[in-house]
Amino acid sequence: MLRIESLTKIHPGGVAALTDVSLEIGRGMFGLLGPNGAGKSTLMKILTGLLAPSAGSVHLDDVDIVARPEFVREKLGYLPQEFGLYPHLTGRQMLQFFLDLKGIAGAGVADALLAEVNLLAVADRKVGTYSGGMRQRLGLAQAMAGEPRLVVVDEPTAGLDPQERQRVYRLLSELGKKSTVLLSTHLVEDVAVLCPRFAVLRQGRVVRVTSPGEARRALAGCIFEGRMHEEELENAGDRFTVTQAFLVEGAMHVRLFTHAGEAPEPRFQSVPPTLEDAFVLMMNDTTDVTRAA
Ligand SMILES: Nc1ncnc2c1ncn2[C@@H]1O[C@H](COP(=O)(O)OP(=O)(O)OP(=O)(O)O)[C@@H](O)[C@H]1O
Repeated sequence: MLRIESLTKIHPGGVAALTDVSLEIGRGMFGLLGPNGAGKSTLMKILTGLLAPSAGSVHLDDVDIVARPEFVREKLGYLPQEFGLYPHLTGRQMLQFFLDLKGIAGAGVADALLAEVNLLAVADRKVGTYSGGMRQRLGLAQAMAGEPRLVVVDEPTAGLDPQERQRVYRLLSELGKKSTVLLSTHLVEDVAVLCPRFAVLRQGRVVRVTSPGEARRALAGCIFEGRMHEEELENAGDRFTVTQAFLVEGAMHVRLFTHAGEAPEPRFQSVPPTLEDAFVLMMNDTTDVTRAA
């Protein structure tokens, strides 16, 4: 169990990146969803011992990991947002370098990991020639090394094409069967695909801890979709909240949430809520900030 209690981080200069964050995370995949600047990377850096909190505590299996960062380092796999590689090393040499840093010995370890992330065939190619997805999979290979108890992955699918994103999803979901995996992302899709539970962070605070199913069910009957002119949208006042606006054959359509659960106009149709609808509403609703888990 990973237990985060009343964690606060004030950066030099007075930016409150995290305020009173509390979370309890068991085995499996847990999502941290929030827009840029919400405080996700700050939280990840504290969990990995790279940054000290201003207040609060973090326990992994009842060990205080802020006081004993060496404990978590032994049990930790980390894929940071900016994952540096030496372009002139081959994939195998690069991975071996990470294994050496972690003190993981054994003849076949690197190749077994390369096979797991499907990079064995390109293990002798220089990593400078790898695609973004291949680099991310190499990053995951080093994060998985040594069967870590806790794996922290920061924006692992950013910039990947759909096929590579699916590959990374499959690897992460396998990893979640063995370890606690904390996945930080600003992409609702990552959470919808992978995370049975997730926390939404906004401006350094936990807005909600929920599951994709729960978040969608809470909006049942309240989401409508239809065509709308831009002037109508501008004059709508607070009758509804738009969760998405998009063009269909050049005409603007919107998805919207109505508090009363009634279509704003007969031409609007009730549609099943998506996690994207729920996320947009959580980001809009200032009252939710008080509903920290
Ligand atoms: N070293 C630092 N010094 C001062 N302020 C910082 C520092 N690191 C982060 N911040 C600020 O803290 C807040 C949270 O940043 P953080 O990087 O944790 O957010 P994030 O959710 O990970 O966003 P992103 O996805 O853009 O990295 C932001 O306002 C950011 O500008």
